Amino acid sequence: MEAVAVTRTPVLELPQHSRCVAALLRSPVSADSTARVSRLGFRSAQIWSSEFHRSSLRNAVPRLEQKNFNSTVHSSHADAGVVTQEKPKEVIFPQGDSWAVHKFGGTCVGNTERISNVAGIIVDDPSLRKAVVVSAMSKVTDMMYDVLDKAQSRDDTYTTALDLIEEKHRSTASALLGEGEDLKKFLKNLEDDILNLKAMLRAIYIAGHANENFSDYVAGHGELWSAQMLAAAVRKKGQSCVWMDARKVLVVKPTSSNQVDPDFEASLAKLVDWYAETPADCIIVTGFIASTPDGIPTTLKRDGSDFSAAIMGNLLRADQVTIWTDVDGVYSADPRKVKDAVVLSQLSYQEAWEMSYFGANVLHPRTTIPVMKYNIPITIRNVFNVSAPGTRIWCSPLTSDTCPFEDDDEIDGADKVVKGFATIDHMALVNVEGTGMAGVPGTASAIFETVKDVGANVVMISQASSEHSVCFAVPEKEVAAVAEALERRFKTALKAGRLSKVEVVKSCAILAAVGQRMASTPGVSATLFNALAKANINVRAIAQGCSEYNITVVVNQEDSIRALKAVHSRFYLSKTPLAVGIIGPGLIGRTLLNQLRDQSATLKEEFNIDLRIMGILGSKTMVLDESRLDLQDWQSIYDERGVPTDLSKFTSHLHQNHFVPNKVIVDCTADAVIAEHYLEWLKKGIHIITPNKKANSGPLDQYLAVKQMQRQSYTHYFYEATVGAGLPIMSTLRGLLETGDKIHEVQGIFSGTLSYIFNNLVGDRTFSDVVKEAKAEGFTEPDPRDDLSGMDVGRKVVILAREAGLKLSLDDVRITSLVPRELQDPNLSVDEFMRKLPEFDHEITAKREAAEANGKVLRFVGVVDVLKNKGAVDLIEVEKSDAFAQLSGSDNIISFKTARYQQNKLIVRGPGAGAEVTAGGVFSDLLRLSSYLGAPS
Ligand SMILES: NC(=O)C1=CN([C@@H]2O[C@H](COP(=O)(O)OP(=O)(O)OC[C@H]3O[C@@H](n4cnc5c(N)ncnc54)[C@H](OP(=O)(O)O)[C@@H]3O)[C@@H](O)[C@H]2O)C=CC1
Ligand SMILES: N[C@@H](CC=O)C(=O)O
Ligand code: NA
Repeated sequence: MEAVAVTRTPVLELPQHSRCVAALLRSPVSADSTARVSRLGFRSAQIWSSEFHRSSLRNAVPRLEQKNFNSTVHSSHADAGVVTQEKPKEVIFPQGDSWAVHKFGGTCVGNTERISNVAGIIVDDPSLRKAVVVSAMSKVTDMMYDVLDKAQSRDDTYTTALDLIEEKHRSTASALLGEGEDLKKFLKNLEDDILNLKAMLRAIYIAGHANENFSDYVAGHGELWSAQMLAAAVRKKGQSCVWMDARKVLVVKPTSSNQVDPDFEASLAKLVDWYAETPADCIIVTGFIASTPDGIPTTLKRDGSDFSAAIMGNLLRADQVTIWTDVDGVYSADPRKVKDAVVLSQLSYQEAWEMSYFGANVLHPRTTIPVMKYNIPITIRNVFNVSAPGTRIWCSPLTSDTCPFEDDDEIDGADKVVKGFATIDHMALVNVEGTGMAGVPGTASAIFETVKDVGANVVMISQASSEHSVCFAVPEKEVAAVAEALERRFKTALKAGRLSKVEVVKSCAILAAVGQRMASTPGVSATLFNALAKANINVRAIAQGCSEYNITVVVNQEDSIRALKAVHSRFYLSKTPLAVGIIGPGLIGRTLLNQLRDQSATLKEEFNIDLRIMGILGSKTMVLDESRLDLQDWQSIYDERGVPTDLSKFTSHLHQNHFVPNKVIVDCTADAVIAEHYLEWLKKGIHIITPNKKANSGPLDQYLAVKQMQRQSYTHYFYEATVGAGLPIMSTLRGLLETGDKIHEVQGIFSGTLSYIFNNLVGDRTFSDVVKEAKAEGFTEPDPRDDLSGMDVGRKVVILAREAGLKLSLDDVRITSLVPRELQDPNLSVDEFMRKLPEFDHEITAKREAAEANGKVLRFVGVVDVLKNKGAVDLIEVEKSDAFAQLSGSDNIISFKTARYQQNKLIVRGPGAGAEVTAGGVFSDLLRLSSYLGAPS
């Protein structure tokens, strides 16, 4: 504790109202209006009784009591009921001795109940000493400015507007304080203030003008009243407490940039004097207001009350400063944009600056300066949720030699490499380019001088070391003026070709990642850009300062929120969220939904994957949800909440969702029309997963366009289940190709249905019976004729052939059909087909018997002959000893003959149809996508 002994001095004397009006209109007021102030350095002094002080005050300013003096003479120590003492006693100003500074903003004291709540928080704080900075009740400062505007513009309603303000405080105080001395005193002060204000506003009305001093003086009354009410409310809760008119203590000097610099020395001297008069342990201090060195009332401008609190923290050498607001602390990203944003437990002062610069709801950087000097922590807390610990903003050993910590690790929450993310919307990029810039000193200076001259604010600058271009971001509303000024300034250079262009890119947004550990951690920017790339977001410009507290990128405005979410989830969340839209809740779709339901908790907890089903669309009905459908109940939600299907609505719901950057459509239909949308979805950055074979076996140009778009757009398109259902066929083929093997031939039984049929067509079983069973088992296509016609196998042959690099289409594949000619009419319904099929059983029976006569069995086989660029689908007879004859159930068997696997082929075998295995294949594609998008492996 630094002890400063003080002497009693007369209080600050401010002019009486008539003088005040004249002085303020004239301003500045003479420095004589301040009374004598004792300076630091008194080692010993005396304080006299308050009784004595009051009489001394009367003597010092005799005229004040005769006339109606303004509010500034309300005696705060009188409010506190300081005990009268006969003998002078020495007062030690307890600087640095367990002071806790609090600041409550306008919303915290917005009504009676809230003021009482704040009083409770103050009383509950066990700190030895408390200085509590308070703003005006919410909206009151604006109301004061409104009154002022009305008076200036000679609008007679200014008096009624002032009456409203008076009534607001009168009723609040009455409800808060009940009957008693404190209420009487407050109402008397309020009445005096209003009288003074009316006189002043009348003068303004007549003059039709008020200067800044006058505005500041009028506007600051809200704080005078809230401080008095809060002090009385604390006293009502049983703790002695006084209020302080900060204009008597805080001295600030105006600067050219509409800001003020605190004069700490002068303020401390005044504080010491004030304390000598009012040695209280609980002081409610008016926020926002102060005085100039000449004693003119002024304000601390924007975020003034936070600044008042930080200055008080400095003057008192407080242990801590707590800024109470209506949020739980500083979030890792704007929670209105990123639902998963979390409250940060800790930020360094520098990180807080960066976050606040980029629009986060933190302190204004200037607020931290007074407390940084003494490494005083500032904590942001929620007045409506006192159990939340808030965010502590403090020094860091990485940036301060005087920080009491040796290592960042000692500070809880300091170990995050990237603390938070923020965006600034509606920016524009300006790119000044030309060969004449390289190596010419002064170009950058000329550019930015020009920008300064039009008063535009440069938010980010980037220049490549080739010096051929300088790129910078300005608010979009300022860019036209900037571009015009640059074109004027560089007219000659542009004409001569030394500069090639002044280019403007509108509709941009800035995204910043903040964290001081980024400086010492390799790979942070790689991760950031990777997250952006995976979310299919184009980066237009990049800047990273040498301090590396932040990395800034410019993206298209339309991508702003998605970009924020993408990087936030990549760095901040342990889980990788993926927005999923499912089309086709038929057999495979609903089995997938059930598998997702059963596995989602495990995925989240053990694999950090968060799959959110945002919509389900069937041929007639769809259901959408803003954040996720409850999988436990998806079927009844779909049945009960379903609305008519609208594919484009479904797609934009998924695409434009504001919570999850990565989206995937899972197409579980067999519809070629749905497949036609893949290109458009990939273009939008939506990933696609499907067991639907139509896209990859449909028109060749459509397939090639989809594949090309997928690569170009950095989106993913997975279709493992199109061949062999859940069996790893596509991935095996890709693995062979990617590692440089050469595929010679792929041959196999690719149809689960036809495998099942021929595995079970034994004894006296009929073809139609076994088809019926295969259908019931869920092996067949929605229309079993697609299987029996060989079309399904033909499609698989085409899919494999194309994957192997052939440009094959269905028409190029020779396909044997098992559908009796008479039943090939496309108008025949599935039911009718199934009903009539038994009539033709004899056809297959004949073929089977012929094979048996040869000691063989029938198998439906597909072949991709890569070397001959051919594909075929045939019903063939195979030896009973052949591997193809050894299958059971819906088994598929696929053999790859390659450069590496010549003698012994690579064989994959297992069930190749059925709801569970197919949905499982689709599910594993989803997980593959999650891991591509950054889920930990
Ligand atoms: N069964 C299997 O073993 C395997 C199947 N597959 C493939 O899985 C896919 C699904 O098969 P399966 O579940 O058996 O088929 P189903 O007939 O049971 O389900 C198809 C679903 O798609 C929906 N649908 C159809 N057209 C549209 C459209 N235009 N818009 C929206 N929804 C539509 C249907 O809607 P609604 O509900 O309104 O009728 C139905 O929900 C097929 O492509 C199939 O080839 C792949 C490998 C194995
Ligand atoms: N109907 C198909 C299902 C898988 O693609 C089959 O029987 O194999
Ligand atoms: Na497969």
